[in-house]
Amino acid sequence: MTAASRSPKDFFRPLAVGAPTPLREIPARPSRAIHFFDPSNPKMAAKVPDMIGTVDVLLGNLEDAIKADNKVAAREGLVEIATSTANLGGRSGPTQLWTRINSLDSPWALDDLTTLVPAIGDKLDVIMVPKVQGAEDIHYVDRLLAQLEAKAGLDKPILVHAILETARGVANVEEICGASPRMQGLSLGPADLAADRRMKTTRVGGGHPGYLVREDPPRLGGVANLEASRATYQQDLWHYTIARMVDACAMHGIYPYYGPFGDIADTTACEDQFRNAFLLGCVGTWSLHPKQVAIANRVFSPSVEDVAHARRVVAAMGDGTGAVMLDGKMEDDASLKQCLVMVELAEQLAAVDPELKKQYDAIGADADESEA
Ligand SMILES: CC(C)(COP(=O)(O)OP(=O)(O)OC[C@H]1O[C@@H](n2cnc3c(N)ncnc32)[C@H](O)[C@@H]1OP(=O)(O)O)[C@@H](O)C(=O)NCCC(=O)NCCSC(=O)C[C@](C)(O)C(=O)O
Ligand SMILES: [Mg+2]
Repeated sequence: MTAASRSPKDFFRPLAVGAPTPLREIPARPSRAIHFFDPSNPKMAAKVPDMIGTVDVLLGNLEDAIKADNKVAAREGLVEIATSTANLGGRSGPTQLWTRINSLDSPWALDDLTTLVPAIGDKLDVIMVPKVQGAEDIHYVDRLLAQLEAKAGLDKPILVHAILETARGVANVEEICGASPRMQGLSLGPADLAADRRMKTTRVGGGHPGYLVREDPPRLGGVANLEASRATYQQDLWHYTIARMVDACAMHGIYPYYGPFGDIADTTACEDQFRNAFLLGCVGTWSLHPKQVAIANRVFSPSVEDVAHARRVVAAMGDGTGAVMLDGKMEDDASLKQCLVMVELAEQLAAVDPELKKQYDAIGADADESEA
């Protein structure tokens, strides 16, 4: 089942009379860090207003990590924060507002949607749906959101983001991405996914020292010396899943994200894991603690060096066809496209991040000076 489960002519029709028309393209809004907070936790909630403008997305979490007794308080807390905080969400402003609702089989998901859409549907940019198994989960949310949007008189559709955290979800990743024009992106849910797959890691994201490859033994006179010490290289447990997500998202014009890194204290390994995801094609990640925001913002913004190089290639390639030599390397139509990915991302980020804009603009000034 894919987008073709609705005929192409019907795919972009609203699913309820009076619901807003679905978007044809999902806007590429900066979302380097999706920062999770518990709206029922007064200390965390108090930090939200000061984070606006410093983080691309604030996400009021209603699902796992919120105690069962606090589910209603979290939902109500999110409504309160969204209505009382200026410049948060609503398709404009520096910081988007997302939520993660409870899973569709839980006692809370229906009330999450029927409460949030009428109350703050105009502020909510994206609803993250956990434990998505297949297109049927997205179809359910899609129709219900259309009905609620129509009833609330909303003029813009709320987008949907799925977390891949079951083996079935991973197996169905393409149909999930193509299940609705609301689909904005995917995140990895490494903890639930590890449990569902019966993987043997108990960490929330990140690597594992046991998952490695070992160098071949040295050979003496053709005989392997199995006593010699040999280097080992830790491998990335999540490479396969992230790579599948990146392809499925790119194919459907939506955006892949890493997910949570639970070892808050290990900022170095966190940065490495985020960077792997960035290099593979992800546009952002989650932040669980304020100190992970800066890591995500740094990693998911192209470096000044990369942007400078990309701009030089674009300039050297003229009309974009043919091949040229730059610093001893061949550049052509295809490497130009890689560079345009970098340049376009830099422009999008510079539009929301004044500090980054200064750094990227300084490259232009340097290049002008060296040409003068
Ligand atoms: C890890 C915890 C318990 C450490 O919380 P702490 O209070 O012990 O940490 P701290 O270092 O002492 O905190 C310093 C200050 O920052 C505040 N603070 C701390 N965190 C935040 C935050 N996120 N946003 C805003 N403020 C925050 C905290 O309240 C404190 O405020 P204070 O200075 O006034 O005392 C805490 O950071 C936390 O609860 N973070 C969010 C956890 C979360 O959302 N988990 C769910 C997502 S991961 C997941 O679900 C898996 C997945 C995808 O489903 C799957 O793989 O299957
Ligand atoms: Mg989970």
